[in-house]
Amino acid sequence: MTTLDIPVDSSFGIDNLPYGVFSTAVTGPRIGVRVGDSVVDLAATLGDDVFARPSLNAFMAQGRERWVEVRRQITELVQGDVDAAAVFAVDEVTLHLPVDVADYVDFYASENHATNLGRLFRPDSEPLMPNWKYLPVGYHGRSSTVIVSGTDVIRPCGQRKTPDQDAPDFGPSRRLDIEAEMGFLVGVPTKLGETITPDQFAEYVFGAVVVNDWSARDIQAWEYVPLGPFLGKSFATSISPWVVPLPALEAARIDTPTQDPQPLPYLRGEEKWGLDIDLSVEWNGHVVSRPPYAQMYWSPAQMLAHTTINGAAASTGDLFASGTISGPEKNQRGAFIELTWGGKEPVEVGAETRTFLEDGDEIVISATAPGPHGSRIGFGDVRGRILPAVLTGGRQ
Ligand SMILES: O=C(O)/C=C/C(=O)CC(=O)CC(=O)O
Ligand SMILES: [Ca+2]
Ligand SMILES: [Mg+2]
Repeated sequence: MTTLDIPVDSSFGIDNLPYGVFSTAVTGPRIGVRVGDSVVDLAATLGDDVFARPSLNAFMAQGRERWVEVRRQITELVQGDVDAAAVFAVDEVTLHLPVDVADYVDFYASENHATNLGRLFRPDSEPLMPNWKYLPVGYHGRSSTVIVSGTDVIRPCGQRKTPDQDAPDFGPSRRLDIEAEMGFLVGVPTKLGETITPDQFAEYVFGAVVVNDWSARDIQAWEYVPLGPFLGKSFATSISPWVVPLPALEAARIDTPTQDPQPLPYLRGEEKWGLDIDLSVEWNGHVVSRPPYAQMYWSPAQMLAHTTINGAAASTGDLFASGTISGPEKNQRGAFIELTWGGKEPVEVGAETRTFLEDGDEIVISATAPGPHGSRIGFGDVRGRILPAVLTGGRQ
């Protein structure tokens, strides 16, 4: 038996208790909870096979009563004696994608980001489209390309057309970018035809992760009219390995900014689901931006309500992301296309300057939120490094 060492200033203290999927030299992928710098094997300590699986899906499908009960058991467990054979140092385990992602939907919920991108992509129109303040604009992404933090990202190839070219050519993206976002994971599914109200959010949603939605701006700018993003965004979306359960975010809940015009009734709720989460974006080890989630116009509860209002079923493992998080200040922008204003204003990255990503660059996005009694709730990192493009069969 052993007792867990939980540093007092850890953002993985007993108020957090995020879930992940880990393996070691001797055990295959299974579910663990992070406490301080340790990972506790839940199948071994709680004796329930639902945790001996390589994804959180079966547990997430069990619903809120069960999530609350397990959190209570873990809170008790980690403050007492724990079987030493079930405890691992976090830097000695391999972390895996924590969920089998069902559908992946990405929104566009930051007013600052949407305004900036509108100006950059459509300089001759109003930056916000007329629908933007009436509904959380989103699109369906590609779940098979959701990857866990630490997975390298191969620079995508595609059609590129600069304004001075008459026709597109094919080759590696030259405007490879990031999008700093938060993502939310659905636990409890619905049936086709059912809807979820904003105030039912916590009955369906299990927890949250940090997201980097890699984006190829040159491919995107050429392909997106009129149906929206496609290959420019479907090659890789990275998520952090720790899923922070919703109850750990209780102290972070705030009102969204004032929504004017008032949203339609199906997008209204009594509960506050704005979230006071602070992100940071590191480029090759240098912090270049600190996006504030607190500024997001649409809440995740409104995004889920909107996703299901037509009767579309929600599935266990659905991931819906907030869209790029940008605050009003330049150093709060969550995408490099905004930070460098379309590549025209390079940023300092240590001793170098950058506009878009170069091969070998590494991005680390992390996030924390206020916890109870002055503690911090950590999400950990979402990390990714760019590998050179793989050109296919001379057809480039
Ligand atoms: O306004 C556009 O045409 C493009 C918008 C985006 O690229 C944003 C997007 O994919 C959603 C987001 O992450 O905010
Ligand atoms: Ca995005
Ligand atoms: Mg993507």
